Amino acid sequence: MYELKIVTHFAAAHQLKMVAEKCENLHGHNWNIEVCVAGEKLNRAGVLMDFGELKQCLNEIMEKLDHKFLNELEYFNDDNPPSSENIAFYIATAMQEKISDPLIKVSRVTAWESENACATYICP
Ligand SMILES: Nc1nc2c(c(=O)[nH]1)N=C([C@H](O)[C@H](O)COP(=O)(O)OP(=O)(O)OP(=O)(O)O)CN2
Ligand SMILES: [Zn+2]
Repeated sequence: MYELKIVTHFAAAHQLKMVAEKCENLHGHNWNIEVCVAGEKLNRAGVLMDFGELKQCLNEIMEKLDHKFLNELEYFNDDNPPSSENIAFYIATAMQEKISDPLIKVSRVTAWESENACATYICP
């Protein structure tokens, strides 16, 4: 099995209820994002998938999140708030939809909301 990882970042604002009280206040983070994809078979170029193609998919998703107030995006709501966990899940799902090769699966997405705290969604 091969696994590739690409990293990127975005800046956005959010509010979270029912976590720490301070998180209810509007505030922002510079999220660092790691996306891993996995597969068994290399193509004729000797790669699982071109990093450039992967980065293009991730950049398109970042455009939807970067410099946004995440609570106002259609995807997030009170039952699905923009926590790092839900952000990681959103990116994992959106990435998988963009990858056309059915043999390449998103394996995990990690969303670092600060240098000492992250949430990872591990795809089943
Ligand atoms: N499991 C999660 N817990 C928390 C999340 C989250 O997404 N998943 N998010 C937050 C808030 O976003 C909050 O802004 C960050 O809180 P916290 O890390 O406690 O605060 P600081 O960034 O100020 O970090 P310090 O290490 O305390 O300086 C909270 N929890
Ligand atoms: Zn926060």
